[in-house]
Formats: sequence, C-alpha cells, structure tokens
Amino acid sequence: MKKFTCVQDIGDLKSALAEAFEIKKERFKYAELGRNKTLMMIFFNSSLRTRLSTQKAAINLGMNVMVLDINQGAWKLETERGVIMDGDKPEHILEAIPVMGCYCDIIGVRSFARFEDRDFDYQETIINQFIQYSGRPVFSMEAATRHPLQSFADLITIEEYKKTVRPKVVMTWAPHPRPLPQAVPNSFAEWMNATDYEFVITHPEGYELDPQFVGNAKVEYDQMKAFEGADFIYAKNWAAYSGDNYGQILSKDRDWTVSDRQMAVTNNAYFMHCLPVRRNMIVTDDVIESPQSIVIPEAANREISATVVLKRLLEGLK
Ligand SMILES: CCC[C@H](NC(=O)CCC(=O)O)C(=O)O
Ligand SMILES: NC(=O)OP(=O)(O)O
Repeated sequence: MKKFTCVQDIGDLKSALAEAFEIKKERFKYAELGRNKTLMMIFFNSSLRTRLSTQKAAINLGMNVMVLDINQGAWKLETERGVIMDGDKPEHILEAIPVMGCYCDIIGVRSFARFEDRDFDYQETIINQFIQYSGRPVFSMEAATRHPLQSFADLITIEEYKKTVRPKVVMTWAPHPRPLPQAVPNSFAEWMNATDYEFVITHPEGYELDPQFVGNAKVEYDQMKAFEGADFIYAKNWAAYSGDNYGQILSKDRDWTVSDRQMAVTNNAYFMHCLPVRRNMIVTDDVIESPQSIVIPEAANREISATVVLKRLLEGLK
C-alpha cells in the first residue's frame, strides 16, 4: 500500500478485518517490521485519539516516531501557490513538505476542512500536496473530506459487536455549538456502503452530504423513523455541505440530541461516536454512560486500525 486516504486503499474489507483481528490477538507480532523506520505525524489540528493510537501502533511495529504540531513551534505555512509572501507566513508548504520527507519513512497528516472554499477542501489540496511532494507514503489522520483510520476502527467495532450478519446501522446528525467537518460522516458512509449492512443516514433537511459519499444509503429526515429497529446508532455533528450553506450551522435543534427516547425504538442498539463528544448536545449523559454505549472499545480499536495501516505501508516500502 502506497497511501491510505480512503476505503479503496485498504482493498478487500474481509482480509483487512481478518488482519485486524489477528493483530488484536497479538499486537507485537510484527515488531521487527518497523525497525529503523521513522513515522512522522503532522498535525494542523488538535487530536487525542489519533495522536495516541497512531503512536502506539508505530510502537507495536517497532518504529521510531516524530510528531509535529504545525501551528505550535513550526513556522506558519503559506499553502497557496503564487502568493507574494510578505505577510505573517515565513515558509511555504512546498518547501516544508519535501524537507519533512527527508527525515522520515512514512508520513501521517491531519488537516481538517477549512470551510473557506469548498473546492479547496473537497480537492483535498493539503494532503495531496504531501502525497505529491514528500516523496514518502502518506496516510490520512483526518483530512478535509474523510477520516479513514476512524472508519476502519468503526467497522472493526461493528463486526465485533453485531448480533446479525447484516445489522441495521443508522448514522444520525446531532446539534453542536460549532460547524464541524463532514470528514467523519463522509468516511463512515463510504465504509458502510462498502459493506452489505443496512445503512441509513438521518439528518434535518439542508444537511445532505456529498452524494459521492451517501451512495445508495437510505436518507431519512424523520429521526425516530430512522432509529426503528436499528442495531447500531452512530452519532455525529457536521456543518452543511450544500451550495452557499457550505460550512454553515443551519440547526441547533436539541430534539436531535440522542436520548433514551430515540434509543427506545431501536433493537437495543449499541451507541457509537468517534469522540470527542459534546455531552447533552450530541448525546445525553444517560445514553453515553449506558451498557449499550461502546464508544470506549470503539476508541480502543483505533490502535488496531492504525497498526494494520502502518503494517501495510511498511510492507509497501520493500
Ligand atoms: C474526530 C473528530 C474530529 C473533529 N471534531 C471536532 O473538531 C470537535 C471539536 C469540538 O467539539 O469543539 C470533527 O468533527 O471532524
Ligand atoms: N476520533 C478521533 O480521531 O479523535 P481525535 O480527534 O482526538 O484524534
């Protein structure tokens, strides 16, 4: 594997899952693979789970790790080509990227959507510059339109907890005080659509995601109807995608906050969220603390998804 930015990069999901469960049983099995290899993790945005789980995955594989928070200590980067650099940005990304590539073997990048220009975001300008100019294999630690390490961990978790071969999985929008990226919902939808699960997306009108990610999923504007008989509830906030509303908050309706009311109509569904989560905006305390909440095992599986991905990138170095 030469990059990991989307579900297609992992190839056959059944073999990826088999590898994940093998590694989960014996996570130091490939501890020699990464000897004298260096992972560099580049963060343009905050992180807890991705930062820790991906470092742990690299340690599982015997790798050295370097972490750089671009906006804390490094030079502010100009990302636009052709700009006269007489402002507050001393370095251009087109120098910084190949320089970073000199010091490592594999690069992970976190660079959220900026909501200034939808094309800039949806062309994945930043991570594609790392892919093009670093000279190294690159993987996404959440980019503008996807978060594949999260989605792979979500799939591992559903496979571990499902009680039927084809569970009903419902992704629900929920309110949030800030406009959040579409990367997590886009990516979850992309991975769910790659399975044979029954997959439903529910959100208020105006929050339609990019059709390339929605695919054949059923979209239901009535949240209670969507929740009926669900086996898994995946909650997330996202800002509007469509047209002039791109990056905007259209609703903060707390009737969409996941509570016992909605969970009561499910098939005793498990509750999932990628974290961090705003309690009593996205989900009530009672629901996220209930026995059906699997947000912690879901976060734990981030170590597994990252170990599989780094293993495949290391194997691709040969
Ligand atoms: C894994 C999720 C990362 C990010 N979450 C946030 O930015 C939450 C920030 C907040 O709640 O203020 C998102 O929604 O894409
Ligand atoms: N779920 C996830 O990626 O969490 P962080 O933003 O804390 O890394």
